[in-house]
Parts: sequence; C-alpha cells; structure tokens
Amino acid sequence: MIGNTTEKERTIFDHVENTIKTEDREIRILAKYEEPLVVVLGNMLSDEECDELIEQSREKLQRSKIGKDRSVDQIRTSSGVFCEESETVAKIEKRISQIMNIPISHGDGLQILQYTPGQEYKPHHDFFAETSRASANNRISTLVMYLNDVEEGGETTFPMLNLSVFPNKGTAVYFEYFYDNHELNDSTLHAGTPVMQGEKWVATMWMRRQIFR
Ligand SMILES: O=C(O)CCC(=O)C(=O)O
Ligand SMILES: [Fe+2]
Repeated sequence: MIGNTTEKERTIFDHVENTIKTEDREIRILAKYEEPLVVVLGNMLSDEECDELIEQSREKLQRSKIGKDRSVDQIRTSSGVFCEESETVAKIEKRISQIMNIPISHGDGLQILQYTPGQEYKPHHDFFAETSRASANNRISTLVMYLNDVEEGGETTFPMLNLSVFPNKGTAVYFEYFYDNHELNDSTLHAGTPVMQGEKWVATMWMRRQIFR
C-alpha cells in the first residue's frame, strides 16, 4: 500500500531465515528488534579472528598514544584505530559485506575500539547531521562486533528502544538508519556503557550510502 504511513519501511538487511550463509561462515540470528531494525548475530567471528584483531590493534594503539596529545573526548573515552589491510581483515570484510548486504567499498574501514574500566561511548548517532559536510555521503548502517567477553559493564544500549546488547566474544549487533521516517533513524541512538571490570574490545563497520573508498 504505497503512501500508507503504517506500512513497514524497507530494510537493507534482507535475511529472512535464522541463519546467514556467507561464503566462509554460518552466522546465526539470535534476536531482532523490527523498527528500527536491530539484529543480534551469533558466530560472526571465530575466537582466533577476535584474538588476531585485538593483538594487531593493541600494538598500534600503544604506538599511536605516544606523541599524540591525549585530549579528552567527552563523548568517547575509548581508544580507537583503523585496521590495516591483512588477509584476516580482507576475509572478515568480505563476510561483513555479505551480512550488511552492501559492497565493502561503501565501508569506512574496520575500526577497533578498546575500553578500559570507566571508559564509555556516550549516547550518539552514527550518521552525521544534515548540516555537516560528511552527510553528503552519509552513513546508513552499522555492525559492531564484540571481540572479547567483558567481565562487567560495556553493554551496547539503545536508550530510546529500552534495549541492551551484552558483549559476547564473536557476536555482533547490526542496525540501520536510512529510513524515510527520520524518527526511526533518530531512535537508533546508542551508547557503549562504561566498562566496570575487565577490558572491552569491539570492531565497528559503518556503511555509507555511496562508495567511500
Ligand atoms: O562499544 C559499543 O558498544 C558501541 C560502539 C559504537 O557505538 C560505534 O562504534 O559506533
Ligand atoms: Fe556508534
């Protein structure tokens, strides 16, 4: 029914069964929130892949902290680094592209974040405000992959949906915000709550509407 505002919005993520068969891995759909679409995915990454991404990035984070003024960002207190290309990264990116249903050339690149106790990512949107230059090729969807188990804290919360996703090694949360209804986009507001104990590592892929790299 075209023009009927109660009609469900079209989604990018078009997987219907409980399993997504990518070229090299079977991903499980564990939970779904319908509008806006938020999907919790199991078996996204192997333990070895998670460990490799963490180890690669730990060294780079240490290097990037030297000499850089560690100015305090009020919104995001974690440390982040973009992955360098490697065989593992290429394999994971191919899988991500099949899950997110968008060519990987639309991606920002794989960003690794590390949170130590007390660190957090305050509520934010992943898309850019219409007034910003970056919005010319805005982000439309996100995949956050959990690279380790967190002892306490560090949930990804969606405060407008009253939804919390707990970090579990190898699982992921997907959400999208390219809807015609801007209220749906706005309701993808999300946060990484403070880590209470242990470390939290995530890998994030943001996809753009058009080719980005
Ligand atoms: O760490 C999290 O749980 C959320 C990360 C996030 O929001 C992002 O990378 O855009
Ligand atoms: Fe985010």
